[in-house]
Amino acid sequence: MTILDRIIDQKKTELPQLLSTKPVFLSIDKARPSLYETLMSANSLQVISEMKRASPSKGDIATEVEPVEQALQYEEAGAACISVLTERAFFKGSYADLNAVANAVNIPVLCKDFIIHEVQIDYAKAAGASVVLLIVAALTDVQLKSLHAYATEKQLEVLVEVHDAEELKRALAIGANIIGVNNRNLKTFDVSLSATLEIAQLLPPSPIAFISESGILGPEDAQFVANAGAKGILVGEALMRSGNVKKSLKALQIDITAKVGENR
Ligand SMILES: O=C(O)c1ccccc1NCC(=O)[C@H](O)[C@H](O)COP(=O)(O)O
Repeated sequence: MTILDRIIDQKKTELPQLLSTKPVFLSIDKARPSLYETLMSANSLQVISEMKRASPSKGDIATEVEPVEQALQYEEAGAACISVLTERAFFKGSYADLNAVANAVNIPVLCKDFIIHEVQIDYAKAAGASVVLLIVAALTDVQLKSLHAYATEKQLEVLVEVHDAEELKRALAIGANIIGVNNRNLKTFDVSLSATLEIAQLLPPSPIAFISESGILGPEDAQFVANAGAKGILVGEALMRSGNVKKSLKALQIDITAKVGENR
């Protein structure tokens, strides 16, 4: 059994509880910018900065970090979006973290979880997310299509995550407009930025906001994926462990104007 299988099994055990309780959060209603528009109009590599306490591959990363303080630093440093891990059993996150961050910042907020059911989208929306993640590897085609449609109906943007060419085909088939390639293989934990290169070469010439996720540790990695065509990056661990969050984040916002007009 892979780690992704284990996480999905855990999610299934949590569904009855979510389905039996109405999501109640004190959410401040905000008109946030569109992540898609931000990515498509940017002259610099856009950073989706993640609140990530722990992970299956690394164990505890930064359990003491206060989510709102971290998110405010991300926003002040010019992050395009804040990703908040809400998965509890493996990442030590929560919807409460998401809700607190969403109330504190004005930029897009991504609910980073392993979504397999509409009720999780209801919780994400109620807690204040403006973007949700759908992981192709965790879903059948039928689930992917219906969850994408459900989130879109709820006025949420959707980041559709792929890892290989086959998954990219499935993401394109449902009309995904924000596609992220996860450089981490969620079945083996292997991380390679060449996944971004491989997927970038397969993107059709349509206006897709293409981002690179995981394993981006500093400006050299950011430059590598920008050269491959990424408009944005999703960064967790490197920012969570940084002694100077703002400086580390700003160093990733590299100029991409030379690439504007290519398949980006
Ligand atoms: O991070 C993990 O160990 C992990 C394991 C299994 C499934 C998902 C996992 N991570 C989720 C993510 O996609 C990352 O948190 C995100 O892309 C940021 O990655 P990083 O910058 O490498 O922390």
